[in-house]
Amino acid sequence: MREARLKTLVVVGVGLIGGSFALALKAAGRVDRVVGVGRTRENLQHALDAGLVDEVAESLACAAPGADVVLLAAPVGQTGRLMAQLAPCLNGRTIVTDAGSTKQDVVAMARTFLSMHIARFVPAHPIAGMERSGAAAATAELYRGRTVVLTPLPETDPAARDTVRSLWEACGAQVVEMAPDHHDRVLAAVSHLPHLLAFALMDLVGRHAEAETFLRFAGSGFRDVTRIAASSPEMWRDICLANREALLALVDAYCAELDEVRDLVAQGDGEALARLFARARQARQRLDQEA
Ligand SMILES: NC(=O)c1ccc[n+]([C@@H]2O[C@H](COP(=O)([O-])OP(=O)(O)OC[C@H]3O[C@@H](n4cnc5c(N)ncnc54)[C@H](O)[C@@H]3O)[C@@H](O)[C@H]2O)c1
Ligand SMILES: O=C(O)C(=O)C[C@]1(C(=O)O)C=C[C@@H](O)C=C1
Repeated sequence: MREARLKTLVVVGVGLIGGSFALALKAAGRVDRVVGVGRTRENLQHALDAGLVDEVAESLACAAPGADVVLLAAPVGQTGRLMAQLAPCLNGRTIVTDAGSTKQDVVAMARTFLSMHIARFVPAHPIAGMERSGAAAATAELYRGRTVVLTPLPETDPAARDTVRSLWEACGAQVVEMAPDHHDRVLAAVSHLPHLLAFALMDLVGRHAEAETFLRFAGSGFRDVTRIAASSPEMWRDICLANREALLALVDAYCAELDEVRDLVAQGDGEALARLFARARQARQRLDQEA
C-alpha cells in the first residue's frame, strides 16, 4: 500500500486527539500544513504556539476547500453540526474522517449530512487517550503501539480507507476494521462502562459527608480506579448518550454482578467470594498477557 502524504490536513477540534494526530503526522513527515478549526481562541492559540497547527481558520467553511483530509476530533455530540457545516464546502477529492469514541451515531450523521460525500467518509476511532484534554495534552507519541479501529461502510472508497489507514499507521498505530455496531458493543464494555463507573464512584465519595477525610486517606488503589473520572465531562456525556443502548445493557449486567457480590459478603460466604475474585484475577492477568 502506498504511504499517504498530505499537503493540507484540517483538524476540527484541536484537543488531545486531534492535536496528537497532527503532531504525529508532522513528526513522521507525512503532512506539509495543518490548519486548526476550534471553539475557543485560547486553545487554538496554544495549538499554534506549540506547533500542533500551522494556521488557524475562522470557520470550517474557510478551511475545508483546500483540505486533502479533514479530521473531526470534537466531542461526538458536535458531529452532526460539524458535518452540516462541512458538506457544502467539500470538493470531490477531500477525505473526511473522525476520531469519535462511538461509531453508529457518527455513521448515521454521515449518512444524513454527508450523503453526497459518503464514499469519502472513513469512520475511525483510536483506542488511545488519557484523562487530560485540550491542545496542551497532545503528544506525538500518543498512538504508538495502540489500536485504531476503522468502521468503513459498504460505500467507502477503498482508496480513501487506505489513505486513512496509512495515516494512522504513520502515527505508530495498528489498524483493524470492525462493523460500527460491533465496535459500539465492545467499547461499551471496555471503555464506556468503566468511565461511567469511575464517575459514579468518584461522585459517591466526593459528595459523602466525610469526603475530606476519605480523600485524605485515598491510596493508589483508589487513584487507579478513579483516574479516568478526571476526564472531560462533555466528551463522556456525549459518548454515554450516543451509545446508550449498549451501555444500559451493561449497566444492568453490572448491577446484577454487584448484587451477587453483595449477597456473598452479606452471607459471609468466603469460599464463593474467593472463587469469584480468583476468576476475576485470572481474567485481569489475561489482559496483561494480551497487551
Ligand atoms: N480522550 C480520549 O481518551 C479519546 C480517545 C479516543 C477518541 N476520543 C474522541 O476524540 C474526540 C476528541 O476528544 P479529545 O479527548 O481530543 O477532547 P478534547 O476536549 O481534548 O478536544 C476536543 C476539542 O474540540 C473542540 N470543540 C468542541 N466543539 C467544537 C466545535 N463545534 N467546533 C470545533 N471545535 C470544537 C474543543 O474546544 C476541544 O479543543 C471525541 O470525539 C472523543 O470521543 C477521545
Ligand atoms: O486512558 C484513558 O484515559 C482513556 O480513557 C482512553 C480511552 C479508553 O481506553 O477508554 C478513552 C476513550 C476512548 O474512546 C479510547 C480510549
